[in-house]
Amino acid sequence: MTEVWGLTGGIATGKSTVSAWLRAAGVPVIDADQIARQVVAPETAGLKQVVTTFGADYLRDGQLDRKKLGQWVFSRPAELKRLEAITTPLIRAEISRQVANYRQQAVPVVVIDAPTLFEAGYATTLVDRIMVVATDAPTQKARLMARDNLSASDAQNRIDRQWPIDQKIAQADVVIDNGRTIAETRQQVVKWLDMNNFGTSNHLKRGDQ
Ligand SMILES: CC(C)(COP(=O)(O)OP(=O)(O)OC[C@H]1O[C@@H](n2cnc3c(N)ncnc32)[C@H](O)[C@@H]1O)[C@@H](O)C(=O)NCCC(=O)NCCS
Ligand SMILES: Nc1ncnc2c1ncn2[C@@H]1O[C@H](COP(=O)(O)OP(=O)(O)OP(=O)(O)O)[C@@H](O)[C@H]1O
Repeated sequence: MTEVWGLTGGIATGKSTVSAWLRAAGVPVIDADQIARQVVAPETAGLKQVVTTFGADYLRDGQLDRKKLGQWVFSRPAELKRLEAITTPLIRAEISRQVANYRQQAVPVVVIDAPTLFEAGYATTLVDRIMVVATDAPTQKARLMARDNLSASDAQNRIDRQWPIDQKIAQADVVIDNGRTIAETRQQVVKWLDMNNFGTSNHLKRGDQ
């Protein structure tokens, strides 16, 4: 029996930070952001649909100009919906395919790291349990602005495209508070691994990455 965990949170609350530790502990992680890139890679049907819908202006050397498309859709909810109508079914199909593979191998646990686990509806159909990585709102915004070099209003636009974190916390089986230091967050992840007998947490306890 494979237990499927969804790992989510808000943009820049620390999902990738946590999922890197899970991988290091030997837990398989399916990365929805990476799949979202694969489904619109050069010469895919996904990219063709995006270009048909948004125009060839969003292509650069045969690749999707993600920065430009992000600038367009994250400040326009209806445009983001048009993009998701193309990408969400493709992402869901690939996540499902990968989960089925892990089930076939009878791995005890697999984690789906997906920022839009709730918004895209994956939470209700694809996962057994949910982990939410959360921070307070000012910390989230500051980290997002610093990491992606965004203005306050661009950062807020991206935050506003997702469910409020409290709504996600209310539906979580486990909440990881990533509002303080990296070490404090890592301790919570180690505790979760140990409690569930998932993976090997010894190197995380020692503090190596
Ligand atoms: C608009 C796009 C091209 C911008 O690409 P870019 O490389 O700049 O950002 P990236 O994909 O790395 O996403 C960064 C973060 O934005 C947030 N985000 C991305 N897509 C969405 C979305 N549909 N709704 C809300 N937040 C989103 C997530 O927190 C994500 O981690 C890209 O985000 C995209 O194709 N989004 C639609 C696909 C999708 O829903 N992806 C989410 C994975 S499930
Ligand atoms: N506890 C922490 N203290 C300080 N900085 C942190 C902490 N946790 C994460 N960060 C930094 O905050 C930023 C956001 O973290 P991360 O990229 O893991 O978020 P994410 O939830 O995966 O984002 P996205 O939704 O865009 O995929 C990164 O620059 C990361 O290095």
